[in-house]
Amino acid sequence: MTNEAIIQLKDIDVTFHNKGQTVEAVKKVSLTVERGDIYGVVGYSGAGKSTLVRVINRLQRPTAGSVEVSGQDILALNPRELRTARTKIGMIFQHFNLMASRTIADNVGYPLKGRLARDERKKKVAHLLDLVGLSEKAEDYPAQLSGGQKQRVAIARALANDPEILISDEATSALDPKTTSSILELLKRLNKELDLTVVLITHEMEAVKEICNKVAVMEAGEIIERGDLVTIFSRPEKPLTQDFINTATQINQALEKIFRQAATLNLSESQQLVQLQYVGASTDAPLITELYKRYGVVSNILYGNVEILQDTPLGNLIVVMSGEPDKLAAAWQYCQDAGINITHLNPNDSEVA
Ligand SMILES: Nc1ncnc2c1ncn2[C@@H]1O[C@H](COP(=O)(O)OP(=O)(O)OP(=O)(O)O)[C@@H](O)[C@H]1O
Repeated sequence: MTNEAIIQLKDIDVTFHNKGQTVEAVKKVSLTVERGDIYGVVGYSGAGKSTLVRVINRLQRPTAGSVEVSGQDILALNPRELRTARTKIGMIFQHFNLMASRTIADNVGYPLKGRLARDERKKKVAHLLDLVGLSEKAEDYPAQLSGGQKQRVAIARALANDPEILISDEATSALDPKTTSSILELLKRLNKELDLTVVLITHEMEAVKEICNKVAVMEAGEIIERGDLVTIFSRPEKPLTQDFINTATQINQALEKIFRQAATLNLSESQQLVQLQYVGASTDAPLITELYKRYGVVSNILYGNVEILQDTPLGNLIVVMSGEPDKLAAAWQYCQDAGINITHLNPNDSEVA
């Protein structure tokens, strides 16, 4: 993969003025997406994700800042140049936006009208439908398809002009988990096969976890944390990022149960409830053994989970560590020195649950 920047947003502000009210939807955001990235932008509703990505193809003109896409200054383009630039930036949305009265083939071929002769268009549509696995649905109408199939049609249509970039704005939010996975897998395949750069906006870190190589977390118009996926998942710095990750790795659900247990609510002074996060091949067993051998610290595992992110194992353990206070401190230091992210969990802290 090359490190060529394909999208460069610099110091973007987007401010809306509505009925005497001012909303700073995006505040001083800079973002670089490299060719071949699947870049996740995650945040809760209202964080400013949609507004930020709409700046990429100038569906939203920023109040301040600069936008460069594939080496072009998007803000300097005239309307004709902008139309051409936009054909290289496909978009898909939560509500597929298909034309109900046209067949699947006509929906997919619509962006090619006036660009390709009829025969060529037919060929191209057949190829696009094949790419998304819907060849046999060409003559059906949108109403005859499932949500997942409709999104595949929308993806095929977004690819009609051979874009370099695909922006996915909550494209899987209306789909069930299994269908979501199959759409995400399709995006990943298109990323590889077509060298398609993907910007994936979502409020679900699960989606990011499945296919993204990089992620930015947005809150109140700002990117509060960003980085490559494995680093962010193993060493999140902001509580919001940790919270998204804990939901994606099912740890929040586990914590809810753990926090209700009497044993964790009544820890003695020689006990600590901690979360350990670690990357790579190091497994839990040697660590636990090591803590006992070196410091006599006993670790009782309450929950364990290993995820494979970008071919890298990422472990998560919730344990009660027991030992003399100075030994616990030494064990804590040992974990940190070994590159393990160790966090103290407080059962009385309702925020985590
Ligand atoms: N055209 C507009 N006029 C006024 N305010 C707007 C406009 N578009 C967005 N906003 C406001 O900007 C803020 C960010 O909205 P945005 O849609 O970008 O967030 P989001 O993170 O994508 O959330 P969601 O997933 O709910 O769309 C919100 O407070 C929203 O109300």
